[in-house]
Amino acid sequence: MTDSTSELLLPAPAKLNRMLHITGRRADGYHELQTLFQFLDHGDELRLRLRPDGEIRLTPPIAGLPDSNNLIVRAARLLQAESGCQLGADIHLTKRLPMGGGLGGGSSDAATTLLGLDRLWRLGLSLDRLAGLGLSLGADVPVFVRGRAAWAEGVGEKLTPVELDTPWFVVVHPGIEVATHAVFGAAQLTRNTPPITMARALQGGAPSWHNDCEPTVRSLYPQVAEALDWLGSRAPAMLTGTGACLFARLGSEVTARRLLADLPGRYTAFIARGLNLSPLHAALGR
Ligand SMILES: C[C@@](CO)(OP(=O)(O)O)[C@H](O)COP(=O)(O)OP(=O)(O)OC[C@H]1O[C@@H](n2ccc(N)nc2=O)[C@H](O)[C@@H]1O
Ligand SMILES: Nc1ncnc2c1ncn2[C@@H]1O[C@H](COP(=O)(O)OP(=O)(O)O)[C@@H](O)[C@H]1O
Repeated sequence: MTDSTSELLLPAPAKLNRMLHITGRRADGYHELQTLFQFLDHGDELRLRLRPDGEIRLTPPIAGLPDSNNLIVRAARLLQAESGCQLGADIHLTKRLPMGGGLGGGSSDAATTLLGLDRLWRLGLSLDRLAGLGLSLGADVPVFVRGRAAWAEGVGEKLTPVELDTPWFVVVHPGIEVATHAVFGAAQLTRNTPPITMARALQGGAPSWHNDCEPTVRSLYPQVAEALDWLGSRAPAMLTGTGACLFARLGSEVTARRLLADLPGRYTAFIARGLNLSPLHAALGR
C-alpha cells in the first residue's frame, strides 16, 4: 500500500479450495457446498487513484470482457450507489491470475475494489456491510472481503474463520478452461455427500480432503486428468473449485521450486504459500 491518501496499491490474492463437498442442490439449481477457503501470497494487484468527478475508469481492458461486466467496475458502481458517494477512481489492474481457473481472481478483484474504495473514499463501512455487497456480485466475494481462511457452507457465503496448515503449493494451469456451469450441470456429478461438521473436516487434516468436482472434471477434460496424474505422482495434488487449476502441497519452498522446475513445458505454474490472513487485510490493517 502506498502512503498517500489519494492513491492505494493493493493485492487481490488467489484462493484455493483445500477441500470441497457438494451436499445438495437448491430449488434455484445452485448447489450447496462445504468448502475450506485459504488465500495464497500470489495474485492480482490493483492501483486505485481518487477522481473527484465520480467517473470509474479501468485500465488496461481485459480482452473479451466489457468493462461494464468487469467485477471491478461493478463493485465500484455498487459501492457508489450504496453509499451515495460522489467520488470516482482510476483503477489500474495488474492481472496475474488465470481467468476461470478456480483461483477466484475476479471475486478477489471485486473485494479489493470494495475495501480499497471504502478506504480511499473514507466511507467507513463495516466488513459485514461490504460482505453483503460482495455477495450480490458473486458467491466467492464475501470470503475475500472478510479476509480470513474459512469453513464455508451454503453456496459459499456462510463463513466461519479457521486456522489451516500453511504449506507451500505448486499451482498448475493445464492450459484449458473449465466451464463452471458444465461441471455443475453434469449428470455424473456427486451431489449427495453427507454434510459433515467443521470440526470433523479439520480433524482429518489435508490428507483426508478431497474435491467432489474432481471425478467429473477429470472425465470431461482429459487434459486436466493428465496434469493431475503428473502432479499427483510427485506430491499430494487436488483440483481447486471447479478447476481448471490444480495444486500440489509441499513441505518447503525448496521442494516446491524443485517440482516447479521439473514441470512439463505445456503447463503454466507458480509457487505460493498458503495464508490464513489475506494480504489485502494485512495491507489495510483491517
Ligand atoms: C464452486 C466454486 C468454489 O469456489 O468454484 P470456482 O468458481 O471457484 O471454481 C465457486 O463457488 C463457484 O462460484 P462462482 O464462480 O461465483 O460461480 P458462478 O459463476 O456464479 O456460477 C456459474 C454456474 O455454476 C453453477 N453453480 C455455481 C455455484 C454453485 N454453488 N452452484 C452452482 O450450481 C450455476 O449453474 C451457475 O450458473
Ligand atoms: N476482474 C475480473 N477478473 C477476472 N474475471 C472476471 C473479472 N471480472 C469479471 N470476470 C468474469 O468472471 C469469470 C470468473 O473469473 P475468475 O474469478 O477469475 O475465475 P473462477 O471463478 O474460476 O475462480 C471470468 O471468466 C470473467 O468472465
